[in-house]
Amino acid sequence: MAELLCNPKSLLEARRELQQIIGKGNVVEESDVTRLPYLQAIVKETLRLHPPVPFLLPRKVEADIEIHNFVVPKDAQVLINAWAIGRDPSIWEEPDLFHPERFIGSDIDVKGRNFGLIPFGAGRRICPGLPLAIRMLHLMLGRLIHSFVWELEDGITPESLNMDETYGLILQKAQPLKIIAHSV
Ligand code: HEM
Repeated sequence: MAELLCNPKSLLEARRELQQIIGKGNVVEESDVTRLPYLQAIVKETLRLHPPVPFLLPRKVEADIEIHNFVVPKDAQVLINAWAIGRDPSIWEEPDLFHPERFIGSDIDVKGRNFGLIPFGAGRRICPGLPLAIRMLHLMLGRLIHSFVWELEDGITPESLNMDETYGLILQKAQPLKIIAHSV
């Protein structure tokens, strides 16, 4: 929601898609999500820029291993920086911009097949809650956008909204988002 309020054009495009596919007065259902590519792109773009578990879960190396001329010694603890991978300029064009359109017509997803986008991790320890999380994210976000008109508090503009993050095991917005909902 914070990225959408910072990027009103994306919010407008999401509303347009929902109005066209779901229609005024109808509520978004789980079964609608496959017909909402822009909503899906917003969720991917948000997870790219703001992975909730920025370093995934720590791994421990079982035996010395050489990767790209670096030796990672047995018993080393390895953290994978999914946050930095999501903003790597060698993978993503204009990586710091919120630009959901980059996923339109692309088959990149968050299911651990594309190592440039791993907000749920990958491999044997990939998040087992992924299917539930993905369903809930689309449903909640779709309903929030379709059922209300959102605006920033008085005196706050998209440019001045504080988007700082705090890091720990979980990535959070440093300042809670305060926005006003109007019924449609
Ligand atoms: C947006 C929502 C979520 C995100 C971004 C997320 C992300 C992650 C990540 C990055 C990992 C570590 C994967 C790795 O290190 O390779 C993880 C592990 C895990 N997640 Fe999630 N998760 C989410 C929601 C959920 C939900 C809804 C559940 C349960 C209902 C869940 C249960 C777990 C469990 C049990 C693990 C540990 C798996 C293991 O170590 O074998 N997660 N999650």
